[in-house]
Amino acid sequence: MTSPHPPAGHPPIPPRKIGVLLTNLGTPDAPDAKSVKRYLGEFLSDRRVVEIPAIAWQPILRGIILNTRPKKSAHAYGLVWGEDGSPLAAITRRQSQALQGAFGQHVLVDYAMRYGNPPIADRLIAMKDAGCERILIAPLYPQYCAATTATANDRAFAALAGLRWQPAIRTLPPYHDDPAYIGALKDQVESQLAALDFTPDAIVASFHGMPKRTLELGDPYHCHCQKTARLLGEALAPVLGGREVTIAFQSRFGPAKWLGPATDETLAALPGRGVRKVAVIAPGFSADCLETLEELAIRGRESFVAAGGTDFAYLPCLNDGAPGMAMLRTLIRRELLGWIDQDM
Ligand SMILES: C=CC1=C(C)c2cc3[nH]c(cc4nc(cc5[nH]c(cc1n2)c(C)c5CCC(=O)O)C(CCC(=O)O)=C4C)c(C)c3C=C
Ligand SMILES: [Fe+2]
Ligand SMILES: [Fe+2]
Repeated sequence: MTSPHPPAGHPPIPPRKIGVLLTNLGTPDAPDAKSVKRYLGEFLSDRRVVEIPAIAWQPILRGIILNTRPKKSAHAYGLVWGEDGSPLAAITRRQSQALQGAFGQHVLVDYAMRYGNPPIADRLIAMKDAGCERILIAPLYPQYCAATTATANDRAFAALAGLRWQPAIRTLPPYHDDPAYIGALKDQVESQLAALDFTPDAIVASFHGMPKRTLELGDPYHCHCQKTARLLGEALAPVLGGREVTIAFQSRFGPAKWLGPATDETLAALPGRGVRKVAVIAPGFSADCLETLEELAIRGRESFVAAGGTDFAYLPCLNDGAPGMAMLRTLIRRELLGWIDQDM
């Protein structure tokens, strides 16, 4: 006679599942100075983000930055905050919801943030508790950077350190040159350009900046951004007809030298070079956020127009639109091979 499974007194066994955890940067819970202070305190204390010894950096952060920046940043967040909250959080949530169901009922999709809510540790443990024995962690950064990809993965692995029974883990590699990503950007930018009521003289591809020192230390981020911009320029060549995709780096922070050219300086210089109509894209951001909606679409426009530009368009990120979601399905399906059937 066989014994009942599980035997009496055994902890409950949930059905076996596969998890996909999308991770992104994170955002304040509300567009007020207190919430922004809490968020920036966590974000800017990350040694992967600010690579200055804590003994030197923390007094500057706690004594100066967290007493001045939150009020200014909260105002900026207020300009882009939607009915469903911070754009970054709302869009990442929608991406996760749209993916749920794409890989069959045994695949659970969720999302988490490196800073703020929902925390990576909570969602990862929740996935394990729901029966996920295999989990794909998918940092939604096309270009690898230690300050983004690595710190998100670090946080996930730190959470696993506390588990007796760990799930098997895979992580999504950077996809800066993946044909699925370049193709999605091409399709989206082509249709965005076709919908404009002017023809831009130039396309500026703005990526988040990093301290120049990180390139010298071996971070591939700068090279990944350059390759994305080159491949996208080549893919768009038939519609651009000789006009180039110009690369620039935004969001400089602090006094150190950052990757250049700077987006704000590029936009202010273009009209002087005869470029009066511009379209700006942000291919490194998988979701629109403060850095795109306020820094590019509002302040970028102001700099360009103040310098004599006549027409400015900010073209939104892939977000949860059809090309971006098709790309995410392709990338994730590939990483799940061997865990799910190929035809799922
Ligand atoms: C040393 C400071 C910073 C580094 C390095 C950095 C790298 C980096 N950031 C992103 C993506 C995003 N950053 C966002 C906001 C943001 N970034 C910094 C500073 C650094 N970023 C600050 C202080 C802020 C907060 C806003 C402000 O006060 O200016 C966001 C938007 C978040 C949101 O809530 O909408 C994103 C996304 C990348 C990709 C990156 C390195 C490659
Ligand atoms: Fe940033
Ligand atoms: Fe910014």
